[in-house]
Amino acid sequence: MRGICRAIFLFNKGIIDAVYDLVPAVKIQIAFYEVYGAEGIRAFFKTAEYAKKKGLIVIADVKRGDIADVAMMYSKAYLQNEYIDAITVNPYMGENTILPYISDCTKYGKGIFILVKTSNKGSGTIQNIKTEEGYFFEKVAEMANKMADSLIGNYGYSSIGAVVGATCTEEAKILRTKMHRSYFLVPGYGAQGATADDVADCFNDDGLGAVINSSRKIIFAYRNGYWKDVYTEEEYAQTSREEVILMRDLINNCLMKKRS
Ligand SMILES: O=c1ccn([C@@H]2O[C@H](COP(=O)(O)O)[C@@H](O)[C@H]2O)c(=O)[nH]1
Repeated sequence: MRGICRAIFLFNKGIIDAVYDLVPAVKIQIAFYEVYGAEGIRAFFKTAEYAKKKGLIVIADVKRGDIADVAMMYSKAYLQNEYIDAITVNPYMGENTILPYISDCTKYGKGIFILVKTSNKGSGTIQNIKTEEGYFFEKVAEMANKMADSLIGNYGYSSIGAVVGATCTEEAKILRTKMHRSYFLVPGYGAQGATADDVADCFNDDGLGAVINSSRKIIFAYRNGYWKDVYTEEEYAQTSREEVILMRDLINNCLMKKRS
């Protein structure tokens, strides 16, 4: 196990070294570390530490959601960790289960992203249930927005953000008009099929307000058709860098088109 986890950390380090000057943040998915037990968790926090020391914002994708007393412990584990800036939070259990995280966001200058409309194909089953006052995800957005308003920073954005899937273009438009002050964490780009055009409406008119996430498309870029013929497996990190540059340029082009 130790060997696998060491290899995972070195792989991550290679990618961080290759892209840290291009991206604002890394999102580390806890499931891929939990699966290796204690050594995996060690690799997770080592990766977070390395990314943080490289100047990146570190988002732990842990999707926590439990009663408030338990949430306090989750919050202590992640938001009180010096190398983690923000976590993802599942709001299904209600407002009071999110408050412990908000309290730590305030105390320690951290952030959370509340799952509002997720990128997966089945997300509509619950999130798009129509109520008399709109869709279920709109109700979650309303709750998140109220919380966001209580924690606005110097630049007008809140520490309470929202997860909004890149694959949910229509919902993203609605949410962007309702949640001006929240950063959107936008997964679903690349491997799940969303494109630069699809994420353009996740940004505010100032060109800010969204962090677009692409995981497999970046970290496994060396396996992709086009790059496979250009780079070797050993050059995986350089390949990731190329893919990040491509993603950045495609998104910037779409944003410029939208503004003109
Ligand atoms: O709605 C959501 C919320 C989180 N995720 C997470 O994002 C990445 C996506 O990985 P890709 O390889 O870019 O598809 C993954 O860690 C998910 O847990 C999401 O996909 N959708």
